[in-house]
Amino acid sequence: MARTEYDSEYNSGETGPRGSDNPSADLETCYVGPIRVRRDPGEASETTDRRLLEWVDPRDRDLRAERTMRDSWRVLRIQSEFVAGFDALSEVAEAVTVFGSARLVPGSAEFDLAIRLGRALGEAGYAVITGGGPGAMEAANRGAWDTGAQSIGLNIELPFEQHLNEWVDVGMNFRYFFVRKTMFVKYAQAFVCLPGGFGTLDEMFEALTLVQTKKVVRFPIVLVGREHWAGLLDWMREVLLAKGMISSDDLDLLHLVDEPAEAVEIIAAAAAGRGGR
Ligand SMILES: C/C(=C\CNc1ncnc2c1ncn2[C@@H]1O[C@H](COP(=O)(O)O)[C@@H](O)[C@H]1O)CO
Repeated sequence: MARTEYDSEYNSGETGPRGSDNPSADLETCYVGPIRVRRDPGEASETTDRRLLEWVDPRDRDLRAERTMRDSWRVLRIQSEFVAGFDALSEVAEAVTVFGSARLVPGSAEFDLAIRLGRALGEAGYAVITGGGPGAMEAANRGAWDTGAQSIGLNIELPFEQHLNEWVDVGMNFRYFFVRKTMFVKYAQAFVCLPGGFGTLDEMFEALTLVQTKKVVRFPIVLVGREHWAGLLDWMREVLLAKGMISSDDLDLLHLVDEPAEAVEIIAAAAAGRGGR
């Protein structure tokens, strides 16, 4: 049975669930939205997003009735997550959202690149927003933290152990993917993508389509790490552009650089072009 922080308030002073002196001994920590949960490793891998998106057979009248009731309540929970996010971030001034692999290892060249990016953005006066997790997120938050810039982590409930990295000074744990994604966009003036996998690609393409469809003002999307990204851009040119599925203007929405300083230069120039800083 998972134990939440609320449980431990009631159980204070007792030994751990399995009689251990250290109640956390064999438990892992994760977040269910804002609630910290300690549970047995491998237990309960169902997230709020998964429950929301679960298919229910509408021919089963009982299940359908239950889903309708649950979904109605869910709307209030989603609403409250938007409210909490807007409240937490309402004082963020100029900020850049950084995406990148959760799996970068401290000490690797790409982890160092992410630290340098966080520093360069912080030194230029930008708050840095990340997914608040490990790897590139931790590194970029750490770089920003080093400079005294605001270091923001927007974490997400996942089916395994999950916590905000220690370099975040404003942090939030979201239940809903799409609410968190709104925050990544709403509070940033630019996106920077470090090398990454599916999660990073998803975030990069979402940013790209929002700019392409003019859902957000044309702000720069900078891909850092030519070696990582060049193949994807070649494919876009050789396949998507050649087939007429994108236009050459669309390709101009992406900037490819190697150095954090180049990313900052592009972001600052775009802001100057919009009449801001
Ligand atoms: C897989 C691992 C940790 C997962 N923890 C994450 N915490 C917060 N945000 C995450 C996490 N994993 C992915 N993201 C988001 O996607 C992007 C990275 O995805 P990728 O597939 O690793 O490229 C990142 O920008 C986050 O917003 C390690 O144990």
